[in-house]
Amino acid sequence: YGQTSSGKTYTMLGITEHSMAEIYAYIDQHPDREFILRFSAMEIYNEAVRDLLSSDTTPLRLLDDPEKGTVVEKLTEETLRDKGHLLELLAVCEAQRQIGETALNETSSRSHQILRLTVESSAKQFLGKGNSSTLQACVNFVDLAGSERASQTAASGMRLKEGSHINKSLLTLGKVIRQLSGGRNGHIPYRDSKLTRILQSSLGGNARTAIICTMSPAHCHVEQSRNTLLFANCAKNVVTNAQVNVVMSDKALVKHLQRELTRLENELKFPGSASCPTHAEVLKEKDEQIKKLEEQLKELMEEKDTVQSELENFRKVASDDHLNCLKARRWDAHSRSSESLPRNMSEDALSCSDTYDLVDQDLLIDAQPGLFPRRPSNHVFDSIDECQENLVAYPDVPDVSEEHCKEVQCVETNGLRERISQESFHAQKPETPEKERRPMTDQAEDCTDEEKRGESIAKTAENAIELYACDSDPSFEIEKYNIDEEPLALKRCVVSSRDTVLARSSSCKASFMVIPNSWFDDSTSMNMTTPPSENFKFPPRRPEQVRRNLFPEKVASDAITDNSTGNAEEESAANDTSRVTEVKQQTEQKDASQPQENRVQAGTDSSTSTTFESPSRWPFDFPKKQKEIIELWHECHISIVHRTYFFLLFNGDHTDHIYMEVEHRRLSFIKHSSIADGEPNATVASSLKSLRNERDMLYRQMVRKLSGAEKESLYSKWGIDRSSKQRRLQLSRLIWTQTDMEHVRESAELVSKMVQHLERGQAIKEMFGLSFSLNLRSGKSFSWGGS
Ligand SMILES: Nc1ncnc2c1ncn2[C@@H]1O[C@H](COP(=O)(O)OP(=O)(O)OP(=O)(O)O)[C@@H](O)[C@H]1O
Repeated sequence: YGQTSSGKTYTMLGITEHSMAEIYAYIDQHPDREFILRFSAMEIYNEAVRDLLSSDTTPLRLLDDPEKGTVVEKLTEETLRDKGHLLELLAVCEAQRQIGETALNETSSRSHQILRLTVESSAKQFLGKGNSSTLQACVNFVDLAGSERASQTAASGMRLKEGSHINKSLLTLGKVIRQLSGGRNGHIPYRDSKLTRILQSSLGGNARTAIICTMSPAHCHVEQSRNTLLFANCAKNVVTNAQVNVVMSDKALVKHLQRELTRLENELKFPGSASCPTHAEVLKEKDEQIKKLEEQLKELMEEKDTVQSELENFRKVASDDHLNCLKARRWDAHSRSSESLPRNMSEDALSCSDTYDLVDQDLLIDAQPGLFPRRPSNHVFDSIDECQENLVAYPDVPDVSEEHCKEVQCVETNGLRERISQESFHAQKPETPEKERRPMTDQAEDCTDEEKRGESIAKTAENAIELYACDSDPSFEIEKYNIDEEPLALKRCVVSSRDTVLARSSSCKASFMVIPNSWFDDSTSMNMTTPPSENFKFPPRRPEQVRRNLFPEKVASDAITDNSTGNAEEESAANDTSRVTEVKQQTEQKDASQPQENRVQAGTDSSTSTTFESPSRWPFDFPKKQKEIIELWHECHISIVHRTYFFLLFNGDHTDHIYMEVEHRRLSFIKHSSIADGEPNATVASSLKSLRNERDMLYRQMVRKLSGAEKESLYSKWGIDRSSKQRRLQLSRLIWTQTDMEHVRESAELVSKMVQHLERGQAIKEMFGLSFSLNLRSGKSFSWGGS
């Protein structure tokens, strides 16, 4: 390898001749072996392979032989007779080779020349006996064309084309050598040139390879010399794997194959024979392991069955125990309440375990539909009869809207509590006068009938009112049996209401449960949402004034009954509950006599109009009702945060009617309860204290929530002298102290700035314990008693 005119041809001629001489010298030294020498010669000129021993210049094809590698098709191979024969052939090759004159070399080789000498040797003693083996090798003497620069060789035309091919093939050779020197990783581009393809086995296969690099000492060729040295440096790193090639004779090969066949047949015939003892041992060991594993598996399966059966027994026992426990609790609660209701009923009703029982009972009903036919969740359970009704199979009730289900679902817990208490009353008092029980049974029947008629907005509203009445009614229930226990009874009532709120919060996932009243002393507050039970003095029964407000017609009727029986209180208490039933009955009669579309307008003409305002009148009634509520807030010292909530949320929509009716009733109830004895009781004091705390909270909030300018503006608006001391405190003491609408509006606005959570929306309305999604169609009115 080297640049043009650096002496490659001159060198290779000498190498070839000397090698041949050495080979022949070796042959002469080994008379015991028979040598056969075959000679072939080719050149690669312009990427075409030519046979140098043939006058035919037709390019030869390269074939891929699986055993021999790349083979030049139809290449003449001469068997050398002697050394002189070789010299003749070398002369022929030299004459055939493409030589051209360039500026650098008069006899420049324009092709790559490969002289191949194949040597086969066999031991003479085995020749002709059929079992001889032959050693075979070949040696390639390669004289490369020299790399050249056109500028230096002044090549043009044919010479330039030759030089281009020469450089291209040398470049590929350089790539192959570089790749091989890198450890044979990746693709080696042997096939990119004829030269590398023919010399593939010599460069990276079963061969020993020597490369002679030639360089010109001329200073002008320093760059070429440098490239030659780089090539040589790479070539030094190429590692080949030379092996002795033994060629067996056919007879020797057959004999060898017969021996191998006999051995394999023996192995097949005697697999357990001594020829492969290790296999037998391994198989035996594996069999033992399989046997052990099968035994272990069997044991494990037995254990699993045992544990499973135990688990099932345990579950069964636990399930039975759970049922028994629930039943026991339920009946225990009944008996306890029945036995001790006059003294301790409310304590039990208030206990956490009671709630737990109820929850469990709900679960039990869910799990045992056959035992406790569950009523659809779209109804409010709030009376004794509904509990009884629940114990018989329900008829199919058409589903009421899902919204209603959500609304009422939470209230059911409260209803269940009521039912249990009521059941115990009946169990304890079988002699309860028929006139006290009868209306409630009627009510249950009415409810069932109404359910059968399906969804009804007015029904929902009515239930809401009933619910409220239920929350208020325990006083009357208690006084029928033990008038001395009213405080506890009210506690029960109050907690029922609170539970309702909690349950709703849980189901509706509302975030407003940090209601303002709980910010202060919850345990001493008498405020509407969570009034304390312990400090709440409660009158023996619902005040007559409240009843009059709620049911004026009935009160008038009761007055007549009072004169006749002399037992006005008991009668009116029973009639309080039956009043709703009467309204229903009246409504049903009206409903039956009117077409459906007329029913929608029935509220104006019904007796219910005395209790429930028609939505059509609501815009006119709202201000009056609002005013009354504001005055009641003031009189009852209701939480100013609650007032703010309520005032801002309920602003006259027809759906607000229910809330305002409930609020009005509650306030009336609280007002008359607190002064029932003719003078304010301790609860009033606690409410006032709670209000003071609330004002202190607002006083503190003003620092955080109001800027200096806002405060100054407020001082002037509220008539507080800017130079006076404790202006903030003065302002907090003025809020919600008047009942005129302007004052109320400004108070609500100011408090809403101080207090978070004042977001308008349906969810916040639920904090009042009732939320009815009246899915009214636009343009249609409805009647409270219409359904
Ligand atoms: N060692 C040497 N002693 C004397 N003369 C030499 C020697 N090497 C080369 N020459 C002469 O140099 C000239 C070029 O040599 P040669 O043709 O071998 O170069 P080359 O590398 O084969 O060139 P090209 O690549 O162009 O074929 C020839 O005339 C040759 O006789």
